[in-house]
Amino acid sequence: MNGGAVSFARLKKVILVTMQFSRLHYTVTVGRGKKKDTKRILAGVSGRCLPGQLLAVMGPTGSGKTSLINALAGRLPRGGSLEGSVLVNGAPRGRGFRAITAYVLQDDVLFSNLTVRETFRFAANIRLPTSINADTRMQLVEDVISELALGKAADTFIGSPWERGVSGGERKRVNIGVELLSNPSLIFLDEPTSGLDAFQAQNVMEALWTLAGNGRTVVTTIHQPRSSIFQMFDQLLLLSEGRIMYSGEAAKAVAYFSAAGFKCPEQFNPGDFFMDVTSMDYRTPESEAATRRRIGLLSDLYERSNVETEPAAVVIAETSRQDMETANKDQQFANHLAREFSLLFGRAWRQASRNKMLVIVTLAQTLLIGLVLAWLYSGMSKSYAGIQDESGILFFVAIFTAMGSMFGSLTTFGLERGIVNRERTNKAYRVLPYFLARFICDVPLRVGQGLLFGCILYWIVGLNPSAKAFFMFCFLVICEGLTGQGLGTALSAACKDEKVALAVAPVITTMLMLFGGFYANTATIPAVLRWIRYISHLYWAYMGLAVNDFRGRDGWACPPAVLELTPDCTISGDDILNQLGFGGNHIWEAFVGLLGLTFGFNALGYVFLRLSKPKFLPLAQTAVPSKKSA
Ligand SMILES: Nc1ncnc2c1ncn2[C@@H]1O[C@H](COP(=O)(O)OP(=O)(O)OP(=O)(O)O)[C@@H](O)[C@H]1O
Repeated sequence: MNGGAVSFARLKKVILVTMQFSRLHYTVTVGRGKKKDTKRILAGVSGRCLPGQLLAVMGPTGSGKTSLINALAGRLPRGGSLEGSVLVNGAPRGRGFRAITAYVLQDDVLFSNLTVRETFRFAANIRLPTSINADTRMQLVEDVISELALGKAADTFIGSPWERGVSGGERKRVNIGVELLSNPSLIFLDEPTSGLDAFQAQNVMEALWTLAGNGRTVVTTIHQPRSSIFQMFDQLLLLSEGRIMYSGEAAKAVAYFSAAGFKCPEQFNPGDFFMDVTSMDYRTPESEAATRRRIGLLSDLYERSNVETEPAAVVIAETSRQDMETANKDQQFANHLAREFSLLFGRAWRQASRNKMLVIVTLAQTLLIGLVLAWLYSGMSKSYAGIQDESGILFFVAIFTAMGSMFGSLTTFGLERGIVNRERTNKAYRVLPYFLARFICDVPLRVGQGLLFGCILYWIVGLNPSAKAFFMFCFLVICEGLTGQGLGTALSAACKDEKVALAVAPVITTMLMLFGGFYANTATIPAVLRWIRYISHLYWAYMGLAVNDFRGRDGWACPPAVLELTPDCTISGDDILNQLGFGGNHIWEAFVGLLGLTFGFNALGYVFLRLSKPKFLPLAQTAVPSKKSA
């Protein structure tokens, strides 16, 4: 790895960030009813991270590392209480904090159908301001690829649990690279080396160390670093049971423990030693009590010895304060709306058009259902029973289209939600361009589905034999597909859990089906409930399909009993429409209804998505203790 090769120097200089945190207390409520209890996760944690330095947060599993890094990044989930003080360049975190921060989770989600290079290019384009020219951005992408040793995988798809893509380690490095491409001043990483082999772990940490060397502030949790990695740490914060065991210069940690009576053997990895000393041993009641005493002792010792991390002890350059104030006032998004749309559309199109499985499944099910219907109804006659068959098939077409499009949208949107929420939290783009891009990308699939369905079914079954009626049929199916897609998106955006959305969807469709005009004639529905049909796309689609099919046609046989008396008796298409309750309707009404609902459902989805922006636990900022009081 060629340390320092990333051409960030070409970009705007980073802000020198000093982060001081003091007496952070984080508690959550656990259990229910009488078993409800308060769990303390962070117990008065203090420390600091300085520009150009790498702070490692270490500790045994469950010691509170992730909670601490989330608290510092302002990303603790709601439902708990966080108190203490967090200062960035001497002031509480402001509006610009997220824009200058990168936050890399252990398992971030990525778009599966994009290659590594495409993923990086999107990140560079959406996060960097337009003042940085395209060549510089692309050079930056190539630098990040080489710096994170991703050259071999650069053109490999990210992949998903169903489609093999990059390896777990490569994926982790892609996550880091995506965040680096925003040219952050402050970087938080949660276990960036977990799941990597020793060589790759070393590479990743070297890259972070280099970034810190370039003036950035890097905070990372790490489980058990090897010696060569431990030596890269400037600052070390050692946690156990949410309490500080040590906080200060990493190079002084061994001497500190030694003075406390815990001597690290020669040639022993300090990282391993600290884990041994600070881990709880739950194997027997005796070992648990002994380790608890030791942790209590180390915690008390730290409390008594520490004054260094109190905020008053850190001097912050005036320029850094001003830079942060400017960042807090800066505009929040790197690109204007039109460019956001174009970038998001490019990504959505790649993701959708390469999702062969979705395209194949959608078209295959359309083909299958179309063929089965064509086979079943190919002998449809103009007998009295044929009226039932013909209106039945039209309603079935409406149901199938509504269901297929809604469930398709539910699943794809559910998968993207995590990525979109993360990107929105990072202030990468606004919701509207994302929403529009996604909607437009779905249109070709709906058009393809509508045309395929029409071509297979229409002529074999023998619906209204005019070319105009055929195209109207396809167009109605396409419009209904778009409405169903909108409903699926709205449901998915409204329900945080995909499983809840999948459970609610059939109930809503069944309700809308009941008011679709086939099972219950519009005229027989109680007046107070009749309005519901107007929000049923099945109603509009069925009405449109029926008017398109029956209007102006003639020659259906009357009921057998009537035929016995008057053998020439026939029923006209308009009589059938009257019977169905659509006598006074026109096709244009169906189009207006469907397009209105498409807009309405999508507008609802947009609002739900905007409202579902992840909300984090606020910090109850306590007064910063002065040096005297410490
Ligand atoms: N919201 C929560 N509700 C209940 N318990 C929680 C919550 N968040 C964290 N905890 C608990 O707090 C403790 C610290 O969790 P945290 O994830 O911060 O530890 P960690 O040191 O990062 O662990 P690991 O190394 O295993 O990732 C754990 O026991 C965890 O189960």
